[in-house]
Amino acid sequence: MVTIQELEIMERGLLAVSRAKELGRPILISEVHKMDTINPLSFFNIGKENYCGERFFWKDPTDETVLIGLGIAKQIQTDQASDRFFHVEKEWEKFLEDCLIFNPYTEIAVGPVMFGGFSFDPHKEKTDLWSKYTDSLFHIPKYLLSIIRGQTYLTTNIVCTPQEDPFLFKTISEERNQLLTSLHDNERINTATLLETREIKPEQWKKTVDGVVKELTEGPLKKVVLARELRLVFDDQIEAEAVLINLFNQQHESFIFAFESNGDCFIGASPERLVKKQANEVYSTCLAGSIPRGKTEKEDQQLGQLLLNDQKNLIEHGFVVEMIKEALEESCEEIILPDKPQLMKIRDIQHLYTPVIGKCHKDASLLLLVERLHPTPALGGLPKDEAVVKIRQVEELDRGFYAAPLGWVDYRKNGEFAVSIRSGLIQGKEVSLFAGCGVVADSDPESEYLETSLKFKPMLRALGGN
Ligand SMILES: C=C(O[C@H]1C=CC=C(C(=O)O)[C@@H]1O)C(=O)O
Ligand SMILES: [Mg+2]
Repeated sequence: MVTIQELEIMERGLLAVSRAKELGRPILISEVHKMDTINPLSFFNIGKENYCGERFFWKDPTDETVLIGLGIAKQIQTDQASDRFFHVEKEWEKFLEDCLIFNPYTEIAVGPVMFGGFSFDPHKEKTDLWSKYTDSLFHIPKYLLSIIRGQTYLTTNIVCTPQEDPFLFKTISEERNQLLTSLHDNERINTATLLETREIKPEQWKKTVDGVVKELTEGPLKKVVLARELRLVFDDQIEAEAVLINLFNQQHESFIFAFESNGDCFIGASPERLVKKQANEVYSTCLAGSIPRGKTEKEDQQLGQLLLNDQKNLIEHGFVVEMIKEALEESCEEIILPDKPQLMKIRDIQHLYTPVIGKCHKDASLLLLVERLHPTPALGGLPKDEAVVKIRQVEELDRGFYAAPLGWVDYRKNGEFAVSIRSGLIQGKEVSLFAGCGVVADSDPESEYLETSLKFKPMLRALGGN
């Protein structure tokens, strides 16, 4: 097991204290070490003792970027609704000002990285459900494990005040080595048993869908995504680690994420990228239109063909393509996308899928892209603002972070956000699951209801309730 030299961090620490004194304010010191292979789930698990409630986990579908954060060196948060993307960006830039970064590597997502996200709609009336999350919430972790294309890096972030006792750096060095030496293979984690599944007002939800369908035929609204909730009660505390391991093993084609805040844990396996930026390249995904997987290979192919030729689903998908293309054209000089959707097949469902690639300036703001894209008509509707207002009015659910941008940004302006669907909020012995569907003029409430039931499946299975 690799341990990290104490001397290095002590010397760097002294440098940081003197810089903080000079500037008369706290500064960030961040150092990166290359490590032997570390199991990402084990790293998340060892944080349980000291950093429970202050962890995050992220894996993209290609396994190129796996990030685990333990502890909070700095939190960026706001309940301010207007300009929240800009506000977070400014706070992040301010935090990075005059920082000391010891990072000899050029890889993305190592060194200072913030992880977090935004609520779906900051103007929606709040309920208790999401009381542990503010409308914009990002953590810069104390320890960040980054596994980038199979190479492992450990970043240590410390906020150093002018009065800092240099002894702190010795303590951190000891704690870090302690963390690394206590890594072991995943031990058995207790899984709680599902006692009760409560569907939240399904009949009323169908009536709401019906009402919206009627409005869509009259215009100007073209599409509205409506979501609903399933509340599950277990016999014991639900361990985020156990759910995470299951999602990791069961949903390989998806983004796997967990984001703890104040004792709750928002967790899921989303197939949908909102936007990724790497240097001057931008990637987004149009994902909308759904059909079940077949029981046999033949049936699966038939269902796929049905979806590819189904007018209702093609229209539902087309609105997303139209909007994402427009939003990216504002920021990119060049965008490329196929003229027909393909199929994305994941464990329980298949979707219509159109990937979009663009070129932007390498210093363009990822959060500005997020602002322009959120919510796409796969989560909100079309036209965007009118659809969000409609959802605010008619939807019973407090979406919180569901269907919203969740992801990371590094100090070199790279980053990626997924749309946090196929997700749930763990609260002690209970979990809320969320699922929505694109309602268009041709929608049938019963079919949309069944489609949302299908979208609960990945989380239900991971919780042992399937
Ligand atoms: C809103 C969700 O899915 C979206 C993404 C893919 C397909 C969708 C659909 O066909 O309705 C939804 O727009 C959800 O899973 O909660
Ligand atoms: Mg749909």
